[in-house]
Amino acid sequence: MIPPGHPAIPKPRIGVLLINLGTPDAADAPSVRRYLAEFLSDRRVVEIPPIAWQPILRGIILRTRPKKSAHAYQQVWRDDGSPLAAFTRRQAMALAGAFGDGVMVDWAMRYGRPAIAERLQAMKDAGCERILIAPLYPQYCAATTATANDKAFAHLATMRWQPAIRTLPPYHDDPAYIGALKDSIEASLAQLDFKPDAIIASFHGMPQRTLEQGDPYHCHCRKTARLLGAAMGRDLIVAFQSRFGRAKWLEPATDTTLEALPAKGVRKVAIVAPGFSADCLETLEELAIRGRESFEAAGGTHFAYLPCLNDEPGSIAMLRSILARELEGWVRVP
Ligand SMILES: C=CC1=C(C)c2cc3[nH]c(cc4nc(cc5[nH]c(cc1n2)c(C)c5CCC(=O)O)C(CCC(=O)O)=C4C)c(C)c3C=C
Ligand SMILES: [Fe+2]
Ligand SMILES: [Fe+2]
Repeated sequence: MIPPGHPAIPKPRIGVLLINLGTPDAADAPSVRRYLAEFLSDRRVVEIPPIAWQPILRGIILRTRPKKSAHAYQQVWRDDGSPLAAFTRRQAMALAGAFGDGVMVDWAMRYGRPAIAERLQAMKDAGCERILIAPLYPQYCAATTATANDKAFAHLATMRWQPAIRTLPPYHDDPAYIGALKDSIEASLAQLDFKPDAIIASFHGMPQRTLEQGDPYHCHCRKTARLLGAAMGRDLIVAFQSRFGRAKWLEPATDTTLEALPAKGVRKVAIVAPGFSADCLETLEELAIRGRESFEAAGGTHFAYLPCLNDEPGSIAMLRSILARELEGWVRVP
């Protein structure tokens, strides 16, 4: 009840929930173990029946990988925490107020914290009757987009009175996204003290089988690279990184591509990761640190990792435009 004489405080009626993958709470082995246990138990990510997979996960992977991964996280950890969480938080903060007073913007992670259920509930409790769930993956993938939406709907399933829901579609070919990438890459290239012989667009890999089963992820990645290359007026080399497990993954692999280029006369490269809306372990450690080491060990002379869109102004303007389109009819975005 608002006490008499006090002006009514307008409640936000619409929520926008930015979602990214998730990250450990700290760069130590126990935190990484907790995070990997949740992530790698998701059946959208590892599509092996639990009866066969859980013994491998608990008996081998969670005994060995956390220590190695924690060491990798330590190399990229920031004063404000994990890069992925820090940039996602900054994106949400930069978008607060972007859609008018009646729209609250928050962020959550599919694995770890802040949890999707907790932030969705906070929106509902704040009076949001309509919520846009926005997994920040430009390229649709069941292992990323779908599982984020699944998790949100699992929490909605516990509510008697649900808010109305929309979900952000993939934006891999959206002119605003391609334009933001082009501007960001060209600004980064202008800062370099060398001219790259080639630019590599490295996307997170997926098992090859998922392409054969109809996941559009591979096609979305190729289309992004084609449109980005056309916008920039030069061809990009497409590669897939972060291979996990024994199955065949999408090819070519980023690491083997980097190792093979110097022998083909390509000694100066720039590498960019257009599928990641924020820098994270996979870009800052796997590409910028280990990628550079393997390229230079193979005879490369010049290497530059170009940052993701993160919370730079062009990125926020792009996110604002794609999110505003999904809010159409709910709110008039100024
Ligand atoms: C951008 C899209 C992503 C897809 C597709 C994806 C699929 C996928 N990933 C793994 C295994 C791991 N990924 C890890 C980290 C990680 N993955 C993504 C994004 C995608 N993954 C991001 C943004 C991150 C970084 C998280 C961070 O904290 O910075 C890891 C953990 C790190 C490690 O131990 O190496 C694993 C494991 C699989 C199996 C998969 C699809 C089947
Ligand atoms: Fe991953
Ligand atoms: Fe990795």
